[in-house]
Amino acid sequence: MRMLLIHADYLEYEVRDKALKNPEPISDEQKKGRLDEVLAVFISVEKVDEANPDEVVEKAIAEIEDVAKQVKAERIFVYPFAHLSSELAKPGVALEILKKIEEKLREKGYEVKRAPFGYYKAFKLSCKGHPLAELSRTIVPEEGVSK
Ligand SMILES: Nc1ncnc2c1ncn2[C@@H]1O[C@H](CO)[C@@H](NC(=O)[C@@H](N)CO)[C@H]1O
Repeated sequence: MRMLLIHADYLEYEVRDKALKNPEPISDEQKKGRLDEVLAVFISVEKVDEANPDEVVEKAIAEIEDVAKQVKAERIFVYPFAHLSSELAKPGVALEILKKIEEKLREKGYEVKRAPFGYYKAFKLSCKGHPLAELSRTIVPEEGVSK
């Protein structure tokens, strides 16, 4: 899994077209979204993650929470983003992993939104620009580490 974490004044998106034949079904309300004072987490789920999705979810939560505490962010935007890797996981696996990340962050008390999966989306992002405002993380399950 590849993550780009941006501490932002706001992130807002608007769904445009389908990017998959069968994108995630969404309500009219989910066609637009915005969070202010947010840690935006752009995530590419990778093929190697398919070996142990639960482990990857746990590691992703730990990394995201570590950054959220450092930048004192209480809101997190989980954003499916297929552009951080050339070894993408299958959409079905990727969506399940992203949903679990969203659920577990909410269980930890964060205000969480997740952008819709399988769509082209317009978005606006206002990066805060401080030294910890732009970070990246790479996560692999143990089985995925080359021997
Ligand atoms: N392995 C994966 N990890 C994360 N997201 C993934 C994915 N496989 C499919 N998607 C979703 O389907 C859209 C088309 O690839 C993706 N759309 C996007 O990445 C938008 N920024 C438009 O390009 C994304 O919603």
